[in-house]
Formats: sequence, structure tokens, C-alpha cells
Amino acid sequence: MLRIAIPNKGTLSAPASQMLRDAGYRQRTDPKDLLCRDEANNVEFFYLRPKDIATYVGSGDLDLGITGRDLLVDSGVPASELLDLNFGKATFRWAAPAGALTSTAEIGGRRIATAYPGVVGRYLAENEVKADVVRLDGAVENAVRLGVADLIADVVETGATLRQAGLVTIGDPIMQSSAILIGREEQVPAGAAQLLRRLQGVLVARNFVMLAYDVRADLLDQATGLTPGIESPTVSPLHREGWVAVQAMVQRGEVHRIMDELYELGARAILVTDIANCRL
Ligand SMILES: Nc1ncnc2c1ncn2[C@@H]1O[C@H](COP(=O)(O)OP(=O)(O)OP(=O)(O)O)[C@@H](O)[C@H]1O
Ligand SMILES: O=P(O)(O)OC[C@H]1O[C@H](OP(=O)(O)OP(=O)(O)O)[C@H](O)[C@@H]1O
Ligand SMILES: [Mg+2]
Repeated sequence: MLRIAIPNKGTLSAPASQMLRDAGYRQRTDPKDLLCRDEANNVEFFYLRPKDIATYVGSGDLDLGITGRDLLVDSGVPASELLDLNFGKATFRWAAPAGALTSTAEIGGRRIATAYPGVVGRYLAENEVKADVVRLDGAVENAVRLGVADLIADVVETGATLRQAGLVTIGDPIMQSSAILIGREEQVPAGAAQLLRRLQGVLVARNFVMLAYDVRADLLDQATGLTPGIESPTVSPLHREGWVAVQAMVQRGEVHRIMDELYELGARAILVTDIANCRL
């Protein structure tokens, strides 16, 4: 049975479970449950703290896990990113009181509060900077006004928490994070291929829509130039002489622009439908 680690609470927990449900897996119904067996798919889900997930996967005690890229890097364990799951997006950044520090060149010799000492340590080592890392568990934005540190390094999504604490970001993000599927590359178990394909199917279904339209045959090249599809668009004859029907997958974020351009070209009966799931 494939054994998979899933965040039991926090930002990544609900969207991770939802993605697995969308991929056809059983998930816990009580948010306090720590284990859920999906006999039909031969998978067992273990609900764990997001920070601990890389540890279980890196040691080989669990086969795969869903966690944040920043948490994987922070753990320093030998597990690899197998798939970007495209949710839980955040940046990991430096921040300090407005006017206190102007660039990352001034970090040396300062006290840095963070709940991610692994990520900060890697940056300091790579950039040959010496500084004191003050390891905290969370609510790190309070550390500067309480006098424990000069700056912080933390997860920033909307920036609202920083603003409330009177902090501003400094320099470029240390890293971009999102939820990822992790495993040990040298030891990916047999059942993992099916899970990967299913999750990729969910990602495509979320990112693409199906577009169908009718267009005059002499405009087909121009129309399919706008909707090339993934492999190639489906073109079928219409009963009406000189017209064809076209079907192609397009990026969800592009669909309104493409529909406008198709209409201007002369296409009609332009219909968009959601894709529930797919295998490409
Ligand atoms: N707005 C956000 N706040 C916090 N983490 C976020 C946010 N958006 C995405 N993430 C990601 O979620 C993960 C952290 O999750 P979470 O904060 O639930 O864990 P934790 O800090 O270990 O747990 P807790 O906050 O319950 O102590 C990281 O990978 C982080 O990049
Ligand atoms: O940019 P924002 O949208 O404000 O989000 C970022 C904030 O959210 C997270 O805190 P979380 O709720 O996980 O609490 P924690 O600090 O205890 O981990 C993170 O540590 C930041 O504090
Ligand atoms: Mg947190």
C-alpha cells in the first residue's frame, strides 16, 4: 500500500485534501483524523504537521508527501520535488522596520528571527554572510518590535501581516514557494506513477477549458492559429456548406481574449466548457 503524508492543518491542509479528492482519492471526513485508508486505490494517507512531512519522506518511512517547497528546503532532508501542485503559493522574504535596512547587503552581523532556519542558513552560507539566526516557531513578525531581532525572514503571501507589524520587505525574495509532491527520486514506489498521472490530470483540468466554435473553412488556418490545442485541434465538417466545427483546449486565463479574437475573425457559436478531469 502506498503511504502518503498530507498536512493535517494550516494553509496547505484543505487544498491538499481537495486536490486528492479531485483526483479520485478518499480523504478524511473528520479534520481531527490522523489516518485515512483508501482501500479501493491501495493508498494510506497520514495527516502530519506540514513541517514534519519532509522528515518522514526523507527517512523513507512514508513514500510520498505534500508539503511546501520552502518547508522541504528548510528540512534539508534528501527528498525531491516530483510535481508542483500550483497552490499554496507564497514568497519567502526578508523584512525589517521601514528605513532600518535598505538592502540585503546590510544583513551581515544582524539578528534574524525566523521559523525557517534551514532556508535562512542556506542563503547565508551561499552568500558568505555571517549573522545570528534567532529560531522562533511562528508569529515571527512580532520579534522585531519585541527587541529579539533586527529583521525577520518569513513567508509572505498578501503582505498584510508585515504591514500590520510596521515591516517592509528588503531585496528580492529568498525563494518562491508553492505546494509540491515530494518523494525520494531513487526510490519512487510503483504505485506512485498512477498518483502522479492523476494529479497531473487535475492540474490540467484546473488550468485549461475546452473551447468549441464554428468557423468558415477558409478562415480555419487563422482560427486554429489562435487555438492550436495541446496536440492539435479537432476539426469536424458541418452540415452547412463551407463551414467547420473546431474543438481545442485553451488556457483558462486566456479564454476571454481568444473568444473575442475568434468572434472578430468571424467564428460563431463559441462555447466554453470546464474539463472535469483528463489524462493527456
Ligand atoms: N499565507 C500563508 N501563510 C503561511 N503559509 C503559507 C501561506 N501561503 C502559503 N503558505 C505555505 O504554507 C506552508 C506553511 O504552512 P503552515 O503555516 O500551515 O505551516 P506551519 O507554519 O508549520 O504551521 P503553523 O502555522 O500551524 O504553526 C509553507 O509552505 C508556506 O509557504
Ligand atoms: O502575507 P500574509 O498574507 O499576511 O501571510 C503571511 C503570514 O501568514 C503566515 O503565518 P501563519 O498564519 O502560518 O502563522 P505562523 O506565523 O504562526 O506560522 C506567515 O508566517 C506570515 O505570518
Ligand atoms: Mg505558519
